[in-house]
Amino acid sequence: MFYRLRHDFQLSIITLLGACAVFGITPFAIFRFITGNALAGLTDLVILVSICAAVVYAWLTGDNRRAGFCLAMFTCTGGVMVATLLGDVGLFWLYPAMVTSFFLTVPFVAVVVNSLAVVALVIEDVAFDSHEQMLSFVTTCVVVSSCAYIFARRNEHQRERLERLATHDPLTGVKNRRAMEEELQAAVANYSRNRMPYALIIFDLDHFKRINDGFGHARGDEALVECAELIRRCTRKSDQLFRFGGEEFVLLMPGVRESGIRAVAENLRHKVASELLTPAGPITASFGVSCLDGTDDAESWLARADEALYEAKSLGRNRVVIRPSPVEPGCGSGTAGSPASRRRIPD
Ligand SMILES: Nc1nc2c(ncn2[C@@H]2O[C@H](COP(=O)(O)OP(=O)(O)OP(=O)(O)O)[C@@H](O)[C@H]2O)c(=O)[nH]1
Repeated sequence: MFYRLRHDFQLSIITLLGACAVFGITPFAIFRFITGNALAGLTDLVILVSICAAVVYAWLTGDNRRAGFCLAMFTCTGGVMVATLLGDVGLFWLYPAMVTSFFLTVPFVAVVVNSLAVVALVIEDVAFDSHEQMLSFVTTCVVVSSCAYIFARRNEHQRERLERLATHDPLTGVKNRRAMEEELQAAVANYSRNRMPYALIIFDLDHFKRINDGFGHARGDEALVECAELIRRCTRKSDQLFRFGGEEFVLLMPGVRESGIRAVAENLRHKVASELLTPAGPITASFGVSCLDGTDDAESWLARADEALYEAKSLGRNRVVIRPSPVEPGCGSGTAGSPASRRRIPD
């Protein structure tokens, strides 16, 4: 429970709001019933139960988006109902409700929900003592919502930026090794649930050091960027390219069956050899391939592809080696080889 609260910001906000609702609204609900204002008490109770239901829904389903939207609706509707019943005393509740909307749902939706609440109160015109009070209320609501909107947008933008920095390679723009590890785990889980076939290709540019040594690191960088672009152009949208490190990339291909993987990998090898032009002339790449099988975890699957790449390098580079699964042979026609001690490749 604490793990989820620590790692899921929106769930923690939803839970916090639930706790605030229980401790903040319950005394008012009791007070209304005691003082004979049963309608206001009942309204508080309905708001309370709705908020608690949304919190429970978020915990059970993990669907924070829907729960957050419902909560924003409930709190703003509650604010309107309380203001309608209690007049200007109840109007104050709308301010925290409006600010909370921005924590619960996306900024645009929060603005819409808040605006609907304010418009509803203006149309009803029962909560205000005078038109001057109404105007003041509407103006302050617009100020509060605008500030919260700007803040929420900035927050959203920064979160996206941080997320991108954590998951993407800054040079080539493709996903990084960290993101790859997560995607491989997800693929293994998907395979065991739905038997969705997956192929993994690790490829490494051949003699890349020569470009750096002969033409400088900047030209080497350009070649890496061009390589990533070329591979992205030649693969499907559902395929995912990662930079594994240095001049080595990983391609995760969902839906590619054992029977088709050699043609796919050979096509990529051919594209690199014929279209990737570097200052040192055309450059080639070596490819190691493995298909996911029922006994694999992410590590063993990646290790098989890595062994295949090592073998491709050892056999002279610019080639595809497929490492069949030890339990489910048939992932292309692999070249047998001993497990590789990683990367001591003869020239
Ligand atoms: N320009 C550039 N070079 C990089 C980057 N990361 C790694 N390298 C270089 O990639 C080269 C890798 O060299 P090696 O591991 O010897 O591999 P190789 O020369 O490609 O030879 P083989 O892989 O055996 O075919 C080194 O010169 C690294 O400095 C990078 O981000 N930019």
